[in-house]
Amino acid sequence: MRILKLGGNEIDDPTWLARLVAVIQTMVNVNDVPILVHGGGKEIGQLQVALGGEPQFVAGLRVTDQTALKAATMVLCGMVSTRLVAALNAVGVEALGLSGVDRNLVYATRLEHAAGDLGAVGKPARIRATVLYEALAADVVPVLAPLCADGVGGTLNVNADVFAGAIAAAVGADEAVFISNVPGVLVDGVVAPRLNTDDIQALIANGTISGGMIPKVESALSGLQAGVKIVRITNIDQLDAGTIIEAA
Ligand SMILES: Nc1ncnc2c1ncn2[C@@H]1O[C@H](COP(=O)(O)OP(=O)(O)O)[C@@H](O)[C@H]1O
Ligand SMILES: CC(=O)N[C@@H](CCC(=O)OP(=O)(O)O)C(=O)O
Repeated sequence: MRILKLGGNEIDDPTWLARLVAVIQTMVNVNDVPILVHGGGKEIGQLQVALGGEPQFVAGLRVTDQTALKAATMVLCGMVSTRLVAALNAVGVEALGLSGVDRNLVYATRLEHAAGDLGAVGKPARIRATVLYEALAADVVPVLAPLCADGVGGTLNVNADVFAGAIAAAVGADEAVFISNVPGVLVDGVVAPRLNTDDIQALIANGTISGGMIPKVESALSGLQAGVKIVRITNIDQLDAGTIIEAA
């Protein structure tokens, strides 16, 4: 089983989307039905600004006030999910858009961050993998938005990398591929072919890995610790290359 995490920087680019759809179609044709998890950070930021808010991040996580939560919900569960599902269905790949809220797929708790209060930011606490197995058994591609239920009727904004790592762990995925707008983790301007836990800690500490790359490498490591066999960070053009993350 394979999880593909789709970053939000290029998800509004028709050329990128066409490439993605071709990749998914090829997989489905050989009965290798992936689970897709998408972000949407760029478009959330744009909507947040249009609604009068101001995007703010701590270690790659969006500080989520009520305006940010509204923007995240509209972009993730509405615009991006619908765009992906429509593009896949149009080529005969049956896709089903779900967020963590649907069927209680992912219940999250509020994230307590060392840097302080991030607002309505969640971390996945319980995942109903059976909801995903049912879709896969019917050859339906789950298209997952990382908005989650808080268990008491509200919602929490979960970073899409964190969500993808948790889903990969919960379904016992063989492989998780983080598809971003960079060809891998860059160190001195060059893609690092392999990075382990110690490398990653050092690269975060010296600022080489920053911003949105932080939750990506941290989620990659937690996925590996939970049993995911291969984790890769790459872009849509070099799906078999990029940076392989190793636990040890
Ligand atoms: N060492 C690094 N190598 C590559 N990208 C990095 C690195 N450190 C920070 N980044 C930034 O992380 C971004 C990817 O994270 P993010 O914008 O959250 O993407 P996504 O939407 O794919 O999750 C890159 O576009 C780049 O600006
Ligand atoms: C808490 C948090 O950071 N949530 C993210 C969810 C979307 C996301 O992660 O999108 P990308 O994959 O494009 O970065 C956000 O609001 O931007």
